[in-house]
Amino acid sequence: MSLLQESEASRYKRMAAERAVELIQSGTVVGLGSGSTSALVVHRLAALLGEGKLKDVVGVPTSLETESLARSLGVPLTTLEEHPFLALTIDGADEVDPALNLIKGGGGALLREKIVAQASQREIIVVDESKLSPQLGTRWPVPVEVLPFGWNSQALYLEGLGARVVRREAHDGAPYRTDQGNFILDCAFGPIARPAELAAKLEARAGVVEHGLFIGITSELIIAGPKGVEHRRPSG
Ligand SMILES: O=C(CO)[C@H](O)[C@H](O)COP(=O)(O)O
Repeated sequence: MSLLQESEASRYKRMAAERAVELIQSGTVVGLGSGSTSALVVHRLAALLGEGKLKDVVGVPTSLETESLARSLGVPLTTLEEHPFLALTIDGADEVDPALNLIKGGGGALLREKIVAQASQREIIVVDESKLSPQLGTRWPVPVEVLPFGWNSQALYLEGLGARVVRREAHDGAPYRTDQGNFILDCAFGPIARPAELAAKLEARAGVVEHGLFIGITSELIIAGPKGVEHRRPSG
């Protein structure tokens, strides 16, 4: 990807993020996603709170990184324990299929992201158009969060399901650890014909804590690209 393309992708992410923040109302508790697009959401929310255009908005962060960003920008935070039901969450995604099913977890925050999404009445996903895909798994592996205990048994199980499995590494070459202290196994299945069936197989395995297939969770998708911003809902 050239520098020019990179800056275009960032611009589209910003456009999608800004449109999504328009859906936030004063006096609400909002789930704050993780990743670079969600960071733009947090920046925009902080700006609107600072300008007094939004008031009394409190966020539930989906990762320690988002928590730290929100704190640094002065966005008030709460917890899911205190607010177990959220009207709205805004989050990014790595891959989006035509039914608005997702692969998430590129940033490793899939477990908290899914917990917060399932506690939200509306899960708004914000992406640049490069995330659209004809079939999940075409462009991105499925991140699977596993307990470190016996992790290699889970890797073999996942290979048995047809995946090429890579344990994610941190910058220093040590195993990457999630906010819960678990490992991530990035599982390249190739195009996934029946993602719900695969999700069920992943959920059936002890030691698998969570996976990055978000099936039937998206309420609304906001996509930005060269033609502008589009707002989609799942059909049917
Ligand atoms: O699922 C995620 C983190 O776990 C992110 O939402 C996903 O990786 C998209 O990230 P970005 O907005 O940086 O492209």
